[in-house]
Amino acid sequence: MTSIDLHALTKEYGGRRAVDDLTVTVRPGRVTGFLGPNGAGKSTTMRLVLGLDRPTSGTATVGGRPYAALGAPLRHVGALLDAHAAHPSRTARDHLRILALGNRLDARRVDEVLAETGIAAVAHRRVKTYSLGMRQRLGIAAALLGDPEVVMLDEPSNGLDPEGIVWLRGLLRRLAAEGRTVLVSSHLMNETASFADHLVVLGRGRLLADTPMREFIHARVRPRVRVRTTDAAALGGVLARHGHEAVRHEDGHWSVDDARVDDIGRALSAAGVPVLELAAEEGTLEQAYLDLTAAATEFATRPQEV
Ligand SMILES: Nc1ncnc2c1ncn2[C@@H]1O[C@H](COP(=O)(O)OP(=O)(O)OP(=O)(O)O)[C@@H](O)[C@H]1O
Repeated sequence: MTSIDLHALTKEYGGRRAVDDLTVTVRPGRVTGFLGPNGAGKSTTMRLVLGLDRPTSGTATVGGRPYAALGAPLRHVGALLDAHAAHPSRTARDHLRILALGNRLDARRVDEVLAETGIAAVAHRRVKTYSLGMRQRLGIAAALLGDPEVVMLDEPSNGLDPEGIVWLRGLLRRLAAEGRTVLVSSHLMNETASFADHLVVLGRGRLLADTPMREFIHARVRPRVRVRTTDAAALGGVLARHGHEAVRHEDGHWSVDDARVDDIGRALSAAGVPVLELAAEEGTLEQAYLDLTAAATEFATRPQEV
């Protein structure tokens, strides 16, 4: 099993640190979501893993070896960094054939990955006629060509339609279930929450979090109960008597912070308050993420000082 290991990884561009002393292990068998505000250093980190850039200091290795030292690297690491990497006047099939030939990969893989990424029917078309979503699928096909143990995708859902996003989610889950190491950067929180088991979050090149996704959310978002009733006065009274601070919303539902459905349900039932709806509101990844990265956002809009 192959991990990606970053150790004290640092990259400076003109004295500015794009990646700053990053130590992380990305493990096999799960999908790791790679998050961070614009300019946080996600793409640079991926480029360093692929040996496309040299670290200023520290190391990035795959299965204990630097990318450059891997024999037949596409068999070990498949990556999508840029959906526009394929030559525009080549057909998708030719693009993959040339990659397979140049990397001594089995030519049969070309048709397999075309089928797997849903572009077999358009594989004879030149890449310049492709939509962004089709280019993303082709980039993913190229990443999978060598049947690699490690898959790194930079913003793969860019340009995918809803059906494509569902397909991508299934693909990522399957790759992880097969025991591969899957690292996926994204700006879309709902998306990331739907496929990632684990999160690595960067802010200004530094590691802000390296935790299972559930823990990431639970540690940052307070539990909240949502409730609706036909008797607002009775509900407000019961909640107040039990020491809960409740907020009534315009559409008539109430939310109770720091509460559990079991407690609220029992209290309302004991008092005979009619309940139309009672639910635990799950904290979202977006809430937790914004809370964590607020201080580390490079391009945040700040209120103007007056
Ligand atoms: N080749 C380069 N030369 C100079 N600066 C660079 C270079 N590549 C990246 N940077 C800088 O390094 C920082 C990190 O950029 P990077 O693209 O890795 O961030 P990112 O997290 O991938 O951002 P985004 O979410 O916007 O894609 C940015 O400040 C960027 O301007």
